Amino acid sequence: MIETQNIHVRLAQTEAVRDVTLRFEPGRLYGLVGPNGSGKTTLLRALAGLVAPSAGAVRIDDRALSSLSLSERSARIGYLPQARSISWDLTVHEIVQLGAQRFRDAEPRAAAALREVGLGDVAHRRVFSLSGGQTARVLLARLLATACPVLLLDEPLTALDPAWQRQVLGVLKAAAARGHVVIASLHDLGLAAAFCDDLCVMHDGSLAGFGRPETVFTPALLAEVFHLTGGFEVAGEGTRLHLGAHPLIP
Ligand SMILES: Nc1ncnc2c1ncn2[C@@H]1O[C@H](COP(=O)(O)OP(=O)(O)OP(=O)(O)O)[C@@H](O)[C@H]1O
Repeated sequence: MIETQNIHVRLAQTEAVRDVTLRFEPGRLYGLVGPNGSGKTTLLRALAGLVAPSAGAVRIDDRALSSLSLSERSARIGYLPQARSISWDLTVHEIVQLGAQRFRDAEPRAAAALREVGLGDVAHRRVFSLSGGQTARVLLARLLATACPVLLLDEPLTALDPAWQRQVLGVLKAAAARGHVVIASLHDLGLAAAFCDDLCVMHDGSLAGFGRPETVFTPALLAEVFHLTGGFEVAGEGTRLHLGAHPLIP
């Protein structure tokens, strides 16, 4: 379990996160959504301990994150940053193995993570020879290989084709089902609604909604936060989010 208690994060002149209190449980996939600049990355960085809150606290399993050593933190929290950069032209397998280096069986763990993202057959290629989407999946595999209880992902669907966007959300859902806390920032509200157990909506640094997609994505919230019309409609056995441009979009 990881939680924020009334956290504020100030970056230069901007209060990027304002008074956010949230609790994330194991076994659930959380979608972090909100317009550009609403504070998603900053909130993820605060949860990862990469930026210190100016007020409030982040706690993991009832311990203050700030009281943990770097190695204690890195064994508990895995973080996929928004920038998909790799500095060394190692093999794909070597890159993913870096995620599992705290384990004796790093090699099979890396191989399993690569299979999960469909890259088993390029394991011995140099990573600089891969496409943008394949590179994004290598970094996702490195994150999965950490086996950290808390997995934080900043826009994990960037650079992925539509089929792989769904595939990766399935992989994240499977990680949650294995008992991880999984929190991913997402821009595709339809996919977020379809795959996530709960959504956390950021708006101008504040929390605008938290809970199940059907409860959170009301027409009023979609209009106010995203400048979109829409809501849930019955589709087959379940429901589906439909969206349109708001007539009042600025
Ligand atoms: N290093 C920084 N210094 C000053 N302000 C910053 C810094 N990083 C981000 N901000 C500001 O903090 C606010 C929140 O930014 P953040 O990156 O958390 O938003 P986001 O929701 O992740 O956006 P996006 O969807 O565009 O990635 C924005 O107003 C941004 O301009």
